Amino acid sequence: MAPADTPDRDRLIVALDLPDIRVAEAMVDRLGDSVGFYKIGYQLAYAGGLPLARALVGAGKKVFVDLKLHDIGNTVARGVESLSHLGASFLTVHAYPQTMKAAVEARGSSKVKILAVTVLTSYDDRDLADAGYRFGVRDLVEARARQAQAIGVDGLVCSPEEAAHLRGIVGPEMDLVTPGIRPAGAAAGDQKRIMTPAKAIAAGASYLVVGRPVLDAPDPKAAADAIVAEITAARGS
Ligand SMILES: O=C(O)c1cc(=O)[nH]c(=O)n1[C@@H]1O[C@H](COP(=O)(O)O)[C@@H](O)[C@H]1O
Repeated sequence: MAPADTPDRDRLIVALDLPDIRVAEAMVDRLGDSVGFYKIGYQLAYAGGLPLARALVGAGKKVFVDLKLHDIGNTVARGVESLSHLGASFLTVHAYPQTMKAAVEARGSSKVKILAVTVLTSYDDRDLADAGYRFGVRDLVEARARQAQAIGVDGLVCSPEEAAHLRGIVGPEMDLVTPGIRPAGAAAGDQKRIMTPAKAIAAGASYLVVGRPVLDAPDPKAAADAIVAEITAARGS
């Protein structure tokens, strides 16, 4: 679970899904003190974004490195070792038992928390059937959450739709990190399992991951402030 004294501002994680470091740095400048936690995922990491992770940490921001690792155990372990030097707070792997075990062992005593991605928020039951799974979203998320907890994973990435159910299963300790966040009226895009910031927090999410509703807003700083205000209202703080 996020420490109780986590500022509401740091419960919003803005996904820097942007094409290059220059554009990402401009967005970070624009968001200023409104955002304290950033996610670097495929788009920016593959465009040279990992040094930016280190720079953001140096500037006092928290960083989530979202590379959703999944490979043979040895390769995952070596990847986690390399990434653990960035100073990031979170690192994602897909929620497969071999992968999760390798990542948890390899993180050792570094401060990075391993998050297991349960079922992507762009998937529904039909997408899982198309991919060959016999479980629907709710059952697969639950099964993976139980495996992740047994393996010692620090937190779960899930949609806010599963947050309340998972809280009841994994208890208060694990971080529940929820993408699929859409303020009222925002376009869903490719997300299929979505909720508003306030509802996600009320459902038990520890952190909200938000990309396009902030990045594409006419005023990204105002959009981030509005989400943090919703978080504050929902937490009653
Ligand atoms: O691991 C993630 O962060 C993630 C998992 C998931 O199931 N769904 C999901 O959308 N994400 C990420 O969360 C962000 C959501 O972005 P927006 O849909 O633009 O708010 C993207 O960077 C996704 O890669």
